[in-house]
Amino acid sequence: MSAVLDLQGVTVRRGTSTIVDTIDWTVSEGERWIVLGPNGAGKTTLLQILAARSHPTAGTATLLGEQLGKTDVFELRPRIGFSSAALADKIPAGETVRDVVLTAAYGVTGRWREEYEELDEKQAQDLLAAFDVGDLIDRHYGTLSEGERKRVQIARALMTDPEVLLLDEPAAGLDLAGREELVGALAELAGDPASPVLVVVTHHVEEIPPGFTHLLLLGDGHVQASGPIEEVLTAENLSKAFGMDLLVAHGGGRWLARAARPAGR
Ligand SMILES: Nc1ncnc2c1ncn2[C@@H]1O[C@H](COP(=O)(O)OP(=O)(O)OP(=O)(O)O)[C@@H](O)[C@H]1O
Repeated sequence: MSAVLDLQGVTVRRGTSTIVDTIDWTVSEGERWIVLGPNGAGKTTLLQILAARSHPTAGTATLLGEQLGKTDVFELRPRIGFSSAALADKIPAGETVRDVVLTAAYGVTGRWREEYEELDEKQAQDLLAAFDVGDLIDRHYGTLSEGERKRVQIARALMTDPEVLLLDEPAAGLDLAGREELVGALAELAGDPASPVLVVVTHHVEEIPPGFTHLLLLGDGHVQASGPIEEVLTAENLSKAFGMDLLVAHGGGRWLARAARPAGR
């Protein structure tokens, strides 16, 4: 299988701190990856590189066959769907849901004077319907619930028909039902062979959708373990990454984790 994303010795330094340290990681066609790790592990920093939004301080990042630093990132970015809290914050509250999705075709947030094709309009409608928010198309983005916003953000990230879809903590801030609905939507996406390569960042094993195939466990800027989920997601690996004795359970395609010794016992 050919490499879609390939990092070799990728290191990111900010000031005197090394945030991401000599990461080697290859993502191949058809794979669905979870990046899991505690707060401050370097997950968002790593995703910024995969999204061609930031360059490594050292090492090489080759995205869709193009090496960062030797390619025009403005041509590369539309091939990579990306959704993160920082990007979502830039969406104007008064924008209609239709325009939130449509403007992705131009890589902008906030509609100005662009003319959109009928085909774009149809694509936006279909994507919103696929994420069960089709009936919200005329609403202002600012009036949506957090769960609805997350699904609109994913529809937006898919608008350019990307070859890779990167989602940074898509379930953050959702209630239990919202999380479960999102996990279901991502499971459907993962199960569709026509979907792009998927990379989803999370803190919680409960948010891993069925159908995801691989896991990169990040701790303190380092890869703690990486490979097929069933091999990597062990109590030993998770305990090491989170610095706490943890138990892991698996059933029905889902994962659970909890402290081996609850506090106070
Ligand atoms: N521009 C910067 N300058 C200095 N330190 C930074 C910078 N950006 C990130 N960091 C630090 O790098 C570390 C990793 O940050 P990052 O946001 O990548 O982690 P994360 O795993 O996504 O964390 P979280 O789960 O809390 O979102 C953190 O300690 C953060 O404070």
